[in-house]
Amino acid sequence: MGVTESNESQEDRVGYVRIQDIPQLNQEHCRMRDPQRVERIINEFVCGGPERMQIVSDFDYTITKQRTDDGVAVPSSFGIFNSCKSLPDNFKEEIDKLFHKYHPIEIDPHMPIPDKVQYMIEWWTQSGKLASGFAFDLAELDQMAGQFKHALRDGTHELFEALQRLQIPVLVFSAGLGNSVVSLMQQANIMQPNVKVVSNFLRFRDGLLDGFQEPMIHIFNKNETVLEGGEYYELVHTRDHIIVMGDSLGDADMAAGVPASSHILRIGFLFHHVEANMEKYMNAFDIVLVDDQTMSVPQALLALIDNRHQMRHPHASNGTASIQALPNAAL
Ligand SMILES: C[n+]1cn([C@@H]2O[C@H](COP(=O)(O)OP(=O)(O)O)[C@@H](O)[C@H]2O)c2nc(N)[nH]c(=O)c21
Ligand SMILES: [Mg+2]
Repeated sequence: MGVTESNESQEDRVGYVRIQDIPQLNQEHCRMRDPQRVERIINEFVCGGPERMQIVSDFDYTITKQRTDDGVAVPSSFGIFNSCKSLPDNFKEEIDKLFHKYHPIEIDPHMPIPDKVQYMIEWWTQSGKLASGFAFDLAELDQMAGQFKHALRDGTHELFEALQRLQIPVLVFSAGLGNSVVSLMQQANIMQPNVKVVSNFLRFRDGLLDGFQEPMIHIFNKNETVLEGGEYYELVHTRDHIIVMGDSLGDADMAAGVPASSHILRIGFLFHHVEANMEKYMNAFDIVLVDDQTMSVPQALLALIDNRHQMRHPHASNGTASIQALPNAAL
């Protein structure tokens, strides 16, 4: 019996990519709630090509490792700043007090989000006030950040190199401290012109620290809605094929604010309390990677997009018109 045209499904088409043919997605520690949905989105990405892609990634423990080979703990971007020796004596003590007051609220499973938002604004505001009124040499932050430039996930360099070559914009979102993020990424040679960091950056006034620049990025506005009207929004709002990567549950929402018709593939790196968190992560992310300290999965997806692109445009060296470097301090 011959296959009639009307019976031919998308899956029968030449070039259709199947999950079972992508080794990285068939590893034991790679979990998917709905593999068919993942397969469908991957095929959209491959057909759409690099021109329609954008990446949105968290920084702490997403670009940096959750567990290093030598067991050395990697500090968060705030942690890098807080460990600078020249900060005033009481700074660390006061910042720790704030952490102990507000962090339990951040992770309280019972408090409604709108109530939490008020507390988070208070926390970030008070941290900014503490980081005010004294001199601070950013070279010290560079020195601290540089110690962790080898703590990026395996394959990060290759992933960012491919993203740059294909001219795919990368938005690194951090509710932490942008100066640490940029410094670490610069020293690791991944701060290419297609990479934009949206985060909290230190402000200086008359040579003294003066808290953070506006707008404040806290964990509940860490999504594309804060970009509206800005330069970056203009650049990416037509790119409706999006890979979101994060290690915290809230990171799954980082693409909120993009058009509803977009195709979004969410990759979650799960490390702490695997059993207790598994169900929530499976619901929030399309792909959950358990104790995976590499970029192999996003690299594999990009390779599929790249290969198809090369087949279609054998002489093209990159995706589209080049992206101009954008300032990282302002939206
Ligand atoms: C204002 N403030 C917020 N945080 C934490 O910084 C995190 C930044 O959030 P994030 O950008 O989602 O980073 P992540 O990848 O580390 O999750 C929040 O989850 C807060 O717990 C903070 N951590 C420290 N050490 N000091 C601070 O002043 C401070
Ligand atoms: Mg994180």
